[in-house]
Parts: sequence; structure tokens; C-alpha cells
Amino acid sequence: MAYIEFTDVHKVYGQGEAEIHALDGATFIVEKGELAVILGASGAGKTTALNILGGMDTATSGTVRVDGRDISGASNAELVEYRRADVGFVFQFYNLVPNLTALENVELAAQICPDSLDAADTLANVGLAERMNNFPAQLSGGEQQRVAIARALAKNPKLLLCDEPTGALDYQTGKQILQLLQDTCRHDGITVVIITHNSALAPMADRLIRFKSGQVTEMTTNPAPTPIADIEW
Ligand SMILES: Nc1ncnc2c1ncn2[C@@H]1O[C@H](COP(=O)(O)OP(=O)(O)OP(=O)(O)O)[C@@H](O)[C@H]1O
Repeated sequence: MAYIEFTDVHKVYGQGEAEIHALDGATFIVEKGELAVILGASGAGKTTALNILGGMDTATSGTVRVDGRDISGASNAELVEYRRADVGFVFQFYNLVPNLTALENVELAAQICPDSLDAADTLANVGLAERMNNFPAQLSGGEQQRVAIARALAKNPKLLLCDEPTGALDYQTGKQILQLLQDTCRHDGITVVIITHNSALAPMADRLIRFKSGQVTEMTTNPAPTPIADIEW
């Protein structure tokens, strides 16, 4: 059994004439500890799939299993617990609380989790030991995204889901963030799923999943992923 099993998932928004099939029988797997990259054009269903995988949305039909647990059949209370304890989220826009320092932002997330890590240590691990007491507005975009990654990692999640994590960053800063995510996957053994529009990033992945019109059109594994530093686009 794979760590993530996303099987024949349909997601329909709206009704009748206005029905939108955001997912139309999407199927993929991800093994434990892999870094998976999800590629696809705008509207292909990537975010919908990630939201369902993270327990933020539910499938209309199909099965979603994570670590042997049936997320698609979970109750609301079970999904709350799953989102809290098992999943870290990183978004394009960092969604930090503006009137809390970097440290307080990370502590806030860590507080709600049973096995959380030390917030200051986690910030130091993402290279922000010197900036912990700064407010988000005093940090660059890349630093704010590091805080957001630390906030996700301090929960000590099994699964890190990233939706366009470099979408708002310049080229070099984006590369550093992707390096951090690749290192996190390698060193901490966390399963990482990254959504991107940028097909040049495909070689960084252990597993590449391509979405088109709500379906997975390609899934390949790469036994020798390229370090981010060696990828140019
Ligand atoms: N809550 C919603 N209500 C109605 N339609 C939705 C909703 N969420 C997504 N959709 C539609 O479902 C389809 C898939 O959207 P989704 O956001 O998953 O695509 P995506 O591949 O992530 O696109 P992008 O790269 O632009 O973020 C789109 O047509 C979108 O408009």
C-alpha cells in the first residue's frame, strides 16, 4: 500500500448547467518520504486535489487514503484532527498573522499540535535564527515564506502540502525556498507534495504527476532527482 493513494477522485462544484468537474477521475499515488511535483495548466484541478488531500475539502466520489487512513470517509471531527496533527500547509501567499512576530506565528501553530517541535529551533533550521523577533512586515517575501514553512514544520507533520510556494517570489529566492523544501524532504523524511506551473521543476521530483482537465495524464518516478541548484529556468 502506498503512503498516499488518491483513487478515481471526482469533485463536482455547482449543480445542473453550472456544474464544474474540477476532478474527473484523478488517480495517483505517492510513496512515503517522496517529493512529488504536481504540474498542470491553470484550472486542471491541482489545488482541488491538494485541498482534498489535506482534508480541507471533500471528494464527491472516489477514495483518498493517507498512511492507511481513509480521508474520504472521515468525519468532520476526524478531518480537524488530521489537519492539525498530520498535515503542514504552505501557500503562495504566506498568510502570517501580521501583529505577531515570526516566533509567535510559529508558536501559534505548534500550540495546537500534540507532537510539535520547538518553534525557535524550527525557525533556526530554516535560516531565521536572527529574525525571530521581527514582524512579517519587517521581513522579505522569501523570509516570510521561510516563516510559513517553519510554521508548517513545527507541527511535525507527516505530510507537507505546498500550493505554488514560490509563486510570489523572485527567481533566486524561489530557488532557495525549493531547496529548503527538497532538503526537508531528504533530511526529515517528510513526504512533500508541491504544486507548480513551472515544468522546468520536474527534474527535482522523485515523482512527477501531471494534471489535465481534472485527470492525471502522466505519473513518472525519477530515481536520481536533480538538486535545485542545478536547475535553471
Ligand atoms: N469552490 C469552487 N467552486 C466552483 N468551482 C471551483 C471551485 N474551486 C475550483 N473550481 C473550479 O474547478 C476547476 C479546477 O480548479 P483548481 O483550482 O483545482 O485548478 P488548478 O489546477 O489549481 O488551477 P490554478 O493553477 O489556476 O490554481 C476550475 O475550473 C475552477 O474554476
